[in-house]
Amino acid sequence: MAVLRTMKLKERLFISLGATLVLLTLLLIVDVQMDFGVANRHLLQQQHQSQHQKIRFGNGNDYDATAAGAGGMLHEFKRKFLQKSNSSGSKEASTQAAAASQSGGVTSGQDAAAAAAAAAGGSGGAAGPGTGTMHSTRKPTPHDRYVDLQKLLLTDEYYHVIVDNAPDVSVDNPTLSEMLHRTASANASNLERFQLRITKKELYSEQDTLVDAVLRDMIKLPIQHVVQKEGGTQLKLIIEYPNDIKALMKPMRFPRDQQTLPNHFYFTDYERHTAEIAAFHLDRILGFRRAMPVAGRTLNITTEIYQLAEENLLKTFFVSPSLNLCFHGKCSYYCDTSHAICGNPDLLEGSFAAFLPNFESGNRKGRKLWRHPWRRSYHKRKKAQWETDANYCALVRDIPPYDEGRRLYDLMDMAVFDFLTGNMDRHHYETFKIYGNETFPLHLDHGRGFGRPFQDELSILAPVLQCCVIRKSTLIRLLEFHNGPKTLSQLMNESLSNDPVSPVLWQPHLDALDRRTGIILQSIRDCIKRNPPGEVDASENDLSS
Ligand SMILES: Nc1ncnc2c1ncn2[C@@H]1O[C@H](COP(=O)(O)OP(=O)(O)OP(=O)(O)O)[C@@H](O)[C@H]1O
Ligand SMILES: [Mn+2]
Repeated sequence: MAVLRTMKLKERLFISLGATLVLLTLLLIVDVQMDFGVANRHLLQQQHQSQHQKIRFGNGNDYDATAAGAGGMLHEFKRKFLQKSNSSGSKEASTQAAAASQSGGVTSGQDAAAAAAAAAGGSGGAAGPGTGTMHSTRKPTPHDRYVDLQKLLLTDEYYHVIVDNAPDVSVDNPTLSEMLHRTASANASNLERFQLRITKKELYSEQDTLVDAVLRDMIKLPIQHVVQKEGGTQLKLIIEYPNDIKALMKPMRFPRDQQTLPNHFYFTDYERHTAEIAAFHLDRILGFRRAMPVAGRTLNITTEIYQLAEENLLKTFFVSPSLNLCFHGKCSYYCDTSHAICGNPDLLEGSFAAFLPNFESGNRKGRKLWRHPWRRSYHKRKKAQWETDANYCALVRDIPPYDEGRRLYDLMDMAVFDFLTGNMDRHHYETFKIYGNETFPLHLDHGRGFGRPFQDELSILAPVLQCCVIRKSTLIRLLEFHNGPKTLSQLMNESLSNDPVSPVLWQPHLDALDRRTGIILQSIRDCIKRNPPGEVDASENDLSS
């Protein structure tokens, strides 16, 4: 009995020991789990906070588009580019800063858009697919007609911001024909006539009838020969028609609703043929008339390219696994088998830009290539000077040809134009040499526009935000688009509907045009507030705002 009792005691001891051990283990597990839980929650909280901060930064951001004291668009812009932390520090720090500014920049751009849109009529801001953090808490305000800006147009009180510098096409505006002492022969093509009618101040006049003829020719005329255009990063073809008519073709690569890949920089983005078409129409609607006519056309890849291709291009043709005819040409970036252009099954869409004139005239032949002062770094980590130097505009204003005449205002027009299309790829621009400096910059190369319809890239407006100047005539246009009777998207839609490859733009891109018009107007209002008459340009010194 005693043994049994001891046995039982032993058993009891074992059992209680075992139980304690199990309990301890359980406690440990629970403890560890609790620890993780807390850490997780901590992480979550952090995430939540940063998200919240983003929302606050955006919606609140102490940025009230209607409040006079707010820094406004320039403030948004400075947050992104001109903060000291962005331009100094170790490589790691700068990489982090770049990453932060990238992700923050997206938010800031969108939120600035939302703020401006809210101020401009509360049409929902820049919210769109993939913009989950975009929830404006602001009540929609009635449509802001920018009456303050309209009133300013009637006075010259703010002539230092709203500059009366519309090119007067009625004086000192010789045509190329006059400059070169060349007249169109009786059998000259529409394109040659168009080229000879180009003037010092614009590519074609407001009433010009040749634009439609030039477009029609590029769409309808039979193609005789296809050559690849040398140079550049992406494939372009020179299309030759009868009578020495030529067009620069950019082939379709993607469907209309394909957006710029999120991890692509502006300089690794592919070109979109529709962007070239839309940009021409936009340039015309804006009244700039600095872009050559561009039309869409669908070709038969076999009979209209392959059979007419020059030898070098011909070598790059192949039949894909799905039996489509493809080619990739030769260029420095996207000309290989994995970036080939294929018929679908044998049709291929493209943009066709009327060829620029190539007349010779002694030593002043051709075009002059200018480095754009607000050019980006074209490097994934480096920043350009304008992104870190708050006084950058003052610098530019002192340098010819920006120190006098029209050129600085032309750059402002270009910034407005590029901001509307979302084109960040403005490294150089060209002018006709024969006209010297008092001539317009050509609006060329818009293939990288219309890539991100749900983001408004405020940095494209940097010239306007930093210099705080805009042409009066451009501001009048923007106000007309904003207040109607027809919005910019309606005008674009109407204009683009005549193109053979219509619908040219995906609807979100059209919506973006109206939203961005509001943002530009808001930026000008901010400039007005920062630059009262009689004071030196305060925009350069108010980093504290
Ligand atoms: N309509 C045109 N007619 C004749 N030449 C043109 C025309 N448009 C552009 N070019 C010339 O072709 C060059 C390349 O065109 P574009 O910039 O559109 O192509 P790209 O592939 O984007 O080139 P890059 O990679 O160098 O930017 C331009 O710099 C310009 O000199
Ligand atoms: Mn380009």
